[in-house]
Amino acid sequence: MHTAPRPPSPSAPVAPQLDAVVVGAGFAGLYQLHRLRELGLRTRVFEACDDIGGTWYRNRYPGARCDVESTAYSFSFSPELDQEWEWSERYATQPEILRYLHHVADRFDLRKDVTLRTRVVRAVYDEDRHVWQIATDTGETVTTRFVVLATGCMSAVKEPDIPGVAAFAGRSLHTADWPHEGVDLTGRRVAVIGTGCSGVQAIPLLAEQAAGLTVFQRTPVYALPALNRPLTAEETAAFKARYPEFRAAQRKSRGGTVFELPTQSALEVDEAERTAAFEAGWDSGLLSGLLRTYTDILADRAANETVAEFVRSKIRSIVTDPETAETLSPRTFPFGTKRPCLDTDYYATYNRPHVKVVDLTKTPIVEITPKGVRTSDREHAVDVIVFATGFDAMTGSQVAVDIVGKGGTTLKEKWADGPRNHLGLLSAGFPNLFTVIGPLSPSVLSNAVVSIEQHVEWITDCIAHLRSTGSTEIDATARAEEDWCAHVADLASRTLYPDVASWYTGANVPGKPRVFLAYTGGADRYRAECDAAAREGYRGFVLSGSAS
Ligand SMILES: Cc1cc2nc3c(=O)[nH]c(=O)nc-3n(C[C@H](O)[C@H](O)[C@H](O)COP(=O)(O)OP(=O)(O)OC[C@H]3O[C@@H](n4cnc5c(N)ncnc54)[C@H](O)[C@@H]3O)c2cc1C
Repeated sequence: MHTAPRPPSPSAPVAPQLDAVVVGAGFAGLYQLHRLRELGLRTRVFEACDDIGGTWYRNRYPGARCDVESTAYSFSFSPELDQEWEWSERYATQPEILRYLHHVADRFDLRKDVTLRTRVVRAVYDEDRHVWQIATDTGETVTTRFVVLATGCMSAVKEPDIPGVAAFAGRSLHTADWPHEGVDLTGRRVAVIGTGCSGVQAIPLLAEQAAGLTVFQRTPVYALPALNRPLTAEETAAFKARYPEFRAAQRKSRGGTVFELPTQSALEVDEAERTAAFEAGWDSGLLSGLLRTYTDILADRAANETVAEFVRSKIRSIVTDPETAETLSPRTFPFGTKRPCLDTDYYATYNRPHVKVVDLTKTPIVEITPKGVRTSDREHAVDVIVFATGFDAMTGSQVAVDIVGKGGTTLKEKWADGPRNHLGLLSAGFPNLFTVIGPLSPSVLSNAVVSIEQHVEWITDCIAHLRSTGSTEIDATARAEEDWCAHVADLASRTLYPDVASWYTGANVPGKPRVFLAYTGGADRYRAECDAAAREGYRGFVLSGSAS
């Protein structure tokens, strides 16, 4: 049990024990620590896990790797780091990305300020002193001026909500909590529940080991081939030579990856031209390969259907059994409105005789039994169940902390009908509490590392500004927050995203409000909006207090 923090007595000193607390030690928390230390702030990072790395510490399932190219899915803040680190594959595996984060932590001497195995459970704002009181699950309490929630957009694991889960007599595994020692599935009958990006990455490798693999699919995905491969020494050298210009272009880009924006509608060109463009996108091995073909893929249903049907035709060409191909073909939602996946042999895996897919729209899961999975028509006996059931994305890790702002309002209460904040950075009534790649920012629609750097740098500049002006508090105004939420909703309403039940809209978590959670205007435009607010004296925010 932790000790709940109590408000300080009136005679308590004004100065907090720390200048900043950062919650989480993934990409975001590590970079935030580095930048705040450069400012000279007394900063501590609390990390719930046994080690640093966040996503890349926990998601150790077979096949786990990034689906943004390694050279782009990495920090840009240090040109020396870019030159010294060597990626071995186009899409790095989880162990390699974790090694990279360890290298970063060592190179910038970050570990000494990270407290591991310590979860922040409560944060209470002292309105008089402009200080947050932080309580951890180890019983520690600290006071700090600033808090940065670097808790991750995909770190609150969604446990399976299927009746009977605890009754299963075999082994249950979750892709986001894969055992560090690995799991030998040789000769085992394995069930996979969930076909999002983790499932799609894991299924081909699980099939290589398992004696039988049964995939329980509620919604099929659109998956594109990764065309992953080792990077040659020549390629790496050539890339490194142009890293500075690539990094500059990345920062100006729409989604943290660099490509030419399309100029035409998919409906403006004839079928032959369209198919050629889609073939090139498919053969690019890039997550955005098809999205980037035409301007209206995510905005117009008819335009979207052209690419959706193209992917279905690819599935039919790979999967030999027509019924299986149809089961794997998405028909109920437009291409790209749920996160597309990048795969290695995903569809081809279903051609293997010991792999089968169960269509849960026809025979839903009724319960987990001691022997396996019971669907409405039969029981599927298995030895191991792999849950690839995803995350309570974007808001889950933040509302899991009991955060009490001005007037005793909790963040959870305030966000009961959906997240509310200004510029995705600060929620009104919760001063000095910044969020990195949280809701209402580009977050999961962008290369996360680029968006993390943008947030961290904005937050660092903001704190530097507060200190230089002697201010001790920054809060979003209610008006600016209202306008921002309306702006984000308006942008989303011009796309096909909001109508689809996905984790982007919170639909995967029972009881979660249905709100489109990300900013769809592009990371470039978003960055410009954040920069403009700062330049104009932190427009939309109120700065107050006096450090003296
Ligand atoms: C399998 C997988 C693959 C992905 N691939 C990509 C990709 O290719 N490209 C991309 O852009 N994004 C990808 N993502 C998204 C990924 O989460 C981000 O790219 C990035 O790693 C986020 O870093 P972060 O530091 O913000 O959060 P995380 O890496 O999630 O780190 C957050 C940390 O905060 C800790 N934490 C949370 N709450 C508390 C608390 N209360 N107290 C203490 N500690 C706490 C967690 O334990 C965790 O270690 C992927 C996600 C997954 C799950």
